[in-house]
Amino acid sequence: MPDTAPAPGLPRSTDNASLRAFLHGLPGVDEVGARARAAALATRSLKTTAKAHAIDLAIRMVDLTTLEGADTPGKVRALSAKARRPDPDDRDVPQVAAVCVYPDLVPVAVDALRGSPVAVASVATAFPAGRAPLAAKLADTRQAVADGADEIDMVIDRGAFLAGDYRKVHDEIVAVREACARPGGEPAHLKVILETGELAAYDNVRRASWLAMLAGADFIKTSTGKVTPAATLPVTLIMLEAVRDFRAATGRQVGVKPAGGIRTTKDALRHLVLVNETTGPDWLDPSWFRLGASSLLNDLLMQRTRLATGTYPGPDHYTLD
Ligand SMILES: O=C[C@H](O)COP(=O)(O)O
Repeated sequence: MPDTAPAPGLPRSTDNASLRAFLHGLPGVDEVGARARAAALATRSLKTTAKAHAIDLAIRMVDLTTLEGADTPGKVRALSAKARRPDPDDRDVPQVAAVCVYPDLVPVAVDALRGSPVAVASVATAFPAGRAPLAAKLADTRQAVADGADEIDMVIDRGAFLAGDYRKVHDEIVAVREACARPGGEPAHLKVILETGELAAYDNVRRASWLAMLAGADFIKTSTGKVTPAATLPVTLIMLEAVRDFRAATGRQVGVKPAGGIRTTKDALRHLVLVNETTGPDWLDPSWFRLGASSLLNDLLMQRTRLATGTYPGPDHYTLD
């Protein structure tokens, strides 16, 4: 919790009873309405200039991700090269927001991205399950930050959340946030992964969003990419409503990162339409909205080329994501 006096309606204390009373006092999610709104977006389409603008914006919002046990330094270097210059034949294609890797590969990404504005993001806190003692999670985080990570993507303890131990989840986020400190510099940005596919109900997505923001999250992120369902439009909608309402209550703006399963330009653009209609344009910027994806970028590049030239590039034109 920030030191400032809580705005009316926010929990006065972070003991479990106060957090529970607050989180369970939030309005229930209209599940049918959320699904209907998401379905309605499927019928929307952007045309020409607006579409070209949206594709470039989506590219700038991508956290280009590889989170596999088989990741190698060579793969991270190749991904970083792609992040810096997504299309070697077209200098007008913007760079992505970040490259996202496991903590042990942070030094490789830092080295490969030196001198570029592309950030290095690292998952930490015993990603993806988060099942480790807090000391291990903090050591994981501190190491990634010491190695040069600009952003930390932590997972919440879903077991504690589902058991109603909100205090534990809250305090762990606060501790990880402290571990993001960099001597003499800005702290690494903290993205808090809710793993919405394990939260069982949309009401829990809303509660977990608020809990993470109350604990100091800079971003709230849907998923690890290791659990199905991952990023869905109804879940992103609920999280966007949460950051909008949180800013109205506290004055602090928090970003949103849907991640996992976003593979097509169509999906990406539907997310951007949702942002525009839910929070408004204040969030339509890579500082406030990201798309976590391992294999979306090529489709964005292909659709970009098609829009500009009328034809798709050949299947071998882009390196594999
Ligand atoms: O954080 C990002 C996700 O792990 C990426 O998931 P994806 O491989 O389904 O795109």
